[in-house]
Amino acid sequence: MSVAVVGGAGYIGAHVVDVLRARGEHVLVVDDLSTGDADRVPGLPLTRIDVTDPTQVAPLATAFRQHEVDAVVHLAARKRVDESVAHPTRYLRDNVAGLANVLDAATAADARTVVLSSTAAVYGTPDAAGAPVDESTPPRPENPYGTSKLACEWLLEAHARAHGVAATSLRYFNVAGAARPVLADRGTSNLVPIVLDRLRADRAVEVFGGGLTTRDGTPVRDYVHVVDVAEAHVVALDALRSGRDVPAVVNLGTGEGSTVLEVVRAVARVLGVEPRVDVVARRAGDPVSVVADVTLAGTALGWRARLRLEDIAADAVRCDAGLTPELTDSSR
Ligand SMILES: NC(=O)c1ccc[n+]([C@@H]2O[C@H](COP(=O)([O-])OP(=O)(O)OC[C@H]3O[C@@H](n4cnc5c(N)ncnc54)[C@H](O)[C@@H]3O)[C@@H](O)[C@H]2O)c1
Ligand SMILES: O=c1ccn([C@@H]2O[C@H](COP(=O)(O)OP(=O)(O)O[C@H]3O[C@H](CO)[C@@H](O)[C@H](O)[C@H]3O)[C@@H](O)[C@H]2O)c(=O)[nH]1
Repeated sequence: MSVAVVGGAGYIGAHVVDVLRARGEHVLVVDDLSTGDADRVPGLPLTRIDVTDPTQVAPLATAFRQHEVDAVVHLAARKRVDESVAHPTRYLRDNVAGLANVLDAATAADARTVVLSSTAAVYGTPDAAGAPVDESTPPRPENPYGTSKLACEWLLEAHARAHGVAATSLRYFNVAGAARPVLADRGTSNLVPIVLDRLRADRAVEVFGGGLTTRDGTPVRDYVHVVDVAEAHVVALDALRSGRDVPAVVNLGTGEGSTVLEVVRAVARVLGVEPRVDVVARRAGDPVSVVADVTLAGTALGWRARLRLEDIAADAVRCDAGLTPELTDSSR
């Protein structure tokens, strides 16, 4: 048996691969390396396929069969909120088609367990300002990225019912931090790497939106450590493979919200520099505040995040400096 990690050369996927490998699982990485990096998964079988291409379903099914894949973790997707606002068709088409093709290949290869990367972006801004959202909150995405992931969740639920597949969608909140330098988020879009980049270069961080109805006027998110998120996948796979009932959607967050200014200050503290910010216009498609209610992850999976914003900031800074964090290692 082995696990196919689709998008496994990406930031979160490579952390999932890392945790799976650490406990002796066989892993097949599937990735087109569009935003991923093969250096994150050295020595592992890597099938380089664009999963949005329907002609690649048969080769993907062949790879699944060759590696005796019984479970698939699907992370490959476009994930930029601002880009999705500018290019909605690209997001809806690619994110949904990518999942559909992977599910067809999994069916052809008789892989009957699926875990999907979903997102807090399916919620939009909840009505009760600042209150944590649980999975019963009606989804109301504010951008096409969130809409595409909601469509993916619904596709997976329908597929699971139709084919008797064990499946769940994990709604990650804002994932940050790293376990090792090579695995770090090198993207240019997410807040924590941007803050690191700006403060190290002695430049101000642009804060998208001031004067909002939050405690310091800047947007609130639930920042969750990537190592905690990766471990949740293993817990979910175990539960699904052993036939336990797993909810169709589960939030992965810490239950605590942080403003953009608090993130900037946390990173500045670790770097030992003064936080510098420029408050600019709100970004299109950005919810004001989203924080996870994490009760279900605890009751259904026995999972909870152990690390907090301070750990995320410390680990991001250490990995950026080429050092392996001790905190995440010792907390395992
Ligand atoms: N980073 C976050 O805070 C966050 C939060 C919620 C959900 N997510 C979701 O988690 C998943 C992983 O995000 P990430 O931050 O690791 O991003 P990432 O860009 O680092 O990883 C995505 C990986 O998928 C690969 N990929 C993309 N399109 C592909 C395609 N068509 N065919 C094959 N491979 C393809 C990329 O090369 C990359 O390796 C995404 O689905 C994203 O929507 C991320
Ligand atoms: O230079 C920057 C970058 C971001 N932000 C703000 O920081 C917060 C976090 O932004 P970002 O890191 O881009 O994350 P989100 O837009 O919240 O989206 C992320 O988090 C979602 C889950 O909540 C994932 O699904 C997405 O893939 C991922 O990009 C938001 O309020 C942004 O407005 C700034 O103020 N300045």
